[in-house]
Amino acid sequence: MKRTVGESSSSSSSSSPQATSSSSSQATSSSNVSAASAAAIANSPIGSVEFTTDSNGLEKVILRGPRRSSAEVLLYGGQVLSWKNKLGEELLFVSTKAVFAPPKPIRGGIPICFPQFLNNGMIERHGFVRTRFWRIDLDPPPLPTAAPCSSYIDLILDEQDRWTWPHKYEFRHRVALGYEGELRLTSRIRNIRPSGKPFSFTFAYLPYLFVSDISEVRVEGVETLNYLDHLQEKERITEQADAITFESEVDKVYVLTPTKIAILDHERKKTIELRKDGLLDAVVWNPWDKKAKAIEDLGNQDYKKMVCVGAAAIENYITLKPGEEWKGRMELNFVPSSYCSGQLDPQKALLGV
Ligand SMILES: O=P(O)(O)OC[C@H]1O[C@H](O)[C@H](O)[C@@H](O)[C@@H]1O
Repeated sequence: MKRTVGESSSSSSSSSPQATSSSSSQATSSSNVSAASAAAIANSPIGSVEFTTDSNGLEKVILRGPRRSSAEVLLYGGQVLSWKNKLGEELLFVSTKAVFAPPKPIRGGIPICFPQFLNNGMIERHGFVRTRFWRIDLDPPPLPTAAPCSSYIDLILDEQDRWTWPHKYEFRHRVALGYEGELRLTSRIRNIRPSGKPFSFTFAYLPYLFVSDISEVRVEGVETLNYLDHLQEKERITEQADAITFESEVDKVYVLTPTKIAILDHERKKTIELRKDGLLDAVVWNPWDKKAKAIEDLGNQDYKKMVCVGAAAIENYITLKPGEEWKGRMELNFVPSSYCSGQLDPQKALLGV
């Protein structure tokens, strides 16, 4: 079975009318988007959404920013795989040995871990969402708090398979590109069994951020916090470093983190600012050289060019009673290199000052 974001998918490379009519404020007026009109949409002052199908029959969606901006987000089968800023620079990493053969998870972009993180549960590692087939959400309930954006797409996952996970859920996911090129992910999960038991889950966005040289990278905003060290059987440890740097394998889940975290890439003179809501924890991972060699779909040297820092809810399970909905949000923003440390004092960030 192929991975698709459309309810039906063609093997041609034309745009998907169905997807077009459902997914974007900019493209809704057209019932069928030819290559020419897709190009016209891409040039409009507001953003656009384009749909193509690759030679493997996997559907690609490209969210574009406003005219003259090169900001864009590429989704492959529903997973964000590429995010470019307004200068057209790539901010996400994809492994040089990534395998694009569903249901194998793609090593790169932004996989979603749900309803479990790693092997902390009864089902497959990191849960089933990263290997599933999203559909375009034709009728998403409004997202009243959503910030204005230049383009977006709504996806839904609601397959019930009692052997995999015996719960009735709806997972709605919006991917949006802001006017400044920021990438916003909003996930809404609902327990849709009218009378039944609550269910519990953990959740993580796992962005593979592209960096120029991992030894020149610093993560700010989690210093002095507690973390669960996955290299030491999840032992709870208090961070002593002023900022997180990388000199060996790191695999940590920081708990009760502030709403802002910064990833500074000195060599590339770039900072990614991560903002989050509804997700108290943060994953920080780099496999370093030995682990990288052991990971089949990761190139031996790839660890130098990536770091995973993502918003998560791992330490405490989220529980939904029938009818209840949970919402989590992560925004990634590219900020100028003048971004200076000290802005992310955890206390200030927690208090929102
Ligand atoms: O290899 P994967 O299943 O994709 O997991 C990749 C990584 O995900 C998270 O960052 C975990 O904390 C790591 O322990 C894990 O190695």
